[in-house]
Amino acid sequence: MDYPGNLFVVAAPSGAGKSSLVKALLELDSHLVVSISHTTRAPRGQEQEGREYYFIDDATFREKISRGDFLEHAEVHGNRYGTSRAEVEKRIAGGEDVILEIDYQGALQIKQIFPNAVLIFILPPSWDELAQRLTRRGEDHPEVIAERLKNARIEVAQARHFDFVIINALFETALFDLKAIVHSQRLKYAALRRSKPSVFAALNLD
Ligand SMILES: Nc1nc2c(ncn2[C@@H]2O[C@H](COP(=O)(O)OP(=O)(O)O)[C@@H](O)[C@H]2O)c(=O)[nH]1
Ligand SMILES: Nc1ncnc2c1ncn2[C@@H]1O[C@H](COP(=O)(O)OP(=O)(O)O)[C@@H](O)[C@H]1O
Repeated sequence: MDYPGNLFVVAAPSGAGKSSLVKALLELDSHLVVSISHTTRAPRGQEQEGREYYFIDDATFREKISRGDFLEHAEVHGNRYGTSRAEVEKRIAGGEDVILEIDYQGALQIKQIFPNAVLIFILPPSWDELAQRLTRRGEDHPEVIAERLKNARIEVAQARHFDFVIINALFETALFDLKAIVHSQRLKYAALRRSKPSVFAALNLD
């Protein structure tokens, strides 16, 4: 009997360390795949088409919305981002665990569609450290950084709607916490799947 995979959603203010944590988690966990989003943002220096994002223009993005290609989409820091419906649905149906690295607006849309999705919010240890990380990353112009820091206040206020909050002070500790959340979700469903079929059906999980 095949069971659908788990869905994990990781959101954070820009610079909190979300991409670094997800990348490290993926290297340790061969059962997890990340969904590559589409965006209208311009690629950064090291970014590659189809690796970090699919980079598309605004007209293509609008076309994809009208075709229903996105599971969710949102405008973030003045650019548009969307999650591919086909990719996520196919992988989950195939039993793979999928991780989405998206903003809080997208995360809340996903929770409506997949109530069992696990929503994880990553917080920086302080505002000062967040600003330093964005500057040290050295990828964005100062005005882009300023906008991201301004938006961070709004984003952080949404953390209470998430299932888990991780403070990314020490990287290895935050990674450990992330792994523990993924592991516990797997244990939860593994236990249910081993239980009697009637129990499983009553829980509406099949
Ligand atoms: N709603 C939504 N947000 C996304 C998606 N892909 C990326 N984002 C979010 O858009 C925001 C900006 O991402 P990005 O431009 O890569 O900047 P970064 O967060 O500073 O690395 C982040 O909060 C991402 O999580 C998506 O498919 N949907
Ligand atoms: N725990 C940490 N301590 C110090 N620097 C970190 C930590 N986590 C991430 N960083 C650094 O902070 C910067 C922003 O991280 P990144 O993963 O790009 O953030 P996000 O994807 O949330 O925008 C990167 O230069 C990264 O190497």
